[in-house]
Amino acid sequence: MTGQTPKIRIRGLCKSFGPKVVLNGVDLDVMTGTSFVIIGGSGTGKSVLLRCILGLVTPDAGTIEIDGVDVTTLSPRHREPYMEKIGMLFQNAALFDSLTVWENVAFGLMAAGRQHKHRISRADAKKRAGELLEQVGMDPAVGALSPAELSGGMQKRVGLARAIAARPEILFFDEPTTGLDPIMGAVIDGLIVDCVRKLGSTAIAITHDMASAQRIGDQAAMLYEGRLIWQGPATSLLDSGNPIVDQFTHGRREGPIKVDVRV
Ligand SMILES: Nc1ncnc2c1ncn2[C@@H]1O[C@H](COP(=O)(O)OP(=O)(O)OP(=O)(O)O)[C@@H](O)[C@H]1O
Repeated sequence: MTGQTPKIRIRGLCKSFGPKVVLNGVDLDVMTGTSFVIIGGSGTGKSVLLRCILGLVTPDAGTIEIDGVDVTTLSPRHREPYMEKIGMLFQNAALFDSLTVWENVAFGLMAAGRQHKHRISRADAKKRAGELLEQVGMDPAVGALSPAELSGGMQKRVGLARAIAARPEILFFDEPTTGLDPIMGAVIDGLIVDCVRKLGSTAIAITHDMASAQRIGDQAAMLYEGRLIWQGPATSLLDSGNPIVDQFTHGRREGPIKVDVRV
């Protein structure tokens, strides 16, 4: 034990939608500078967990501490500085089609500038967006294009550039390799690891992709029936010794996880 305060500490997190219990007592410590991967079947609540931390979903019970402060008890105004610590790469990159690529990358920088009254000029925002595009391996000239003109892999890079634009202390990745071919998936994972290391950020990634989980993660956990039923080094995902994790990570049809295949 180091006695260090976790960057993110969750205790007893519960969330139901009507009769459907999604999170049922999630406990999680993510230490500063750690990349934590959460795996779990479709619909098990991985996104709901991230959305609870982001304040987009209100938990029914439990605490979510960021830097030792329970953000669930804060008013939206007092919560805002904690949320500004977080950058997020969404599953489908979630770019605004009405904006150019560079405007997408600089969107948060310009919005934060307006909010805090230290405006960044359009010229400076464009220059910074160009630097960020270069950081994710893209030609800054791509900044003039519309997101619709880019491939899925390029859109992920732009989403990553946007996520890191404000140099966030915390980064969330929602299924970063979904929809990409294995080589492009590996490229995006490499960029993610590079960005997280350079920023010294604390990261949480949710994924179904075991190769990606092992590339991105230091630590890993599996969400099952509302709880994190296993935690360990990401390198142990394929030989965890836990029958539920083993069935999931090896994609076995038979095992303790009962899959309802009826439609
Ligand atoms: N706003 C909501 N209202 C009602 N039900 C919701 C809401 N948000 C999520 N759910 C339900 O919560 C459950 C968990 O959803 P969630 O999106 O977190 O799953 P997931 O583990 O991220 O799945 P996937 O891997 O398929 O993306 C699902 O059954 C979903 O329908």
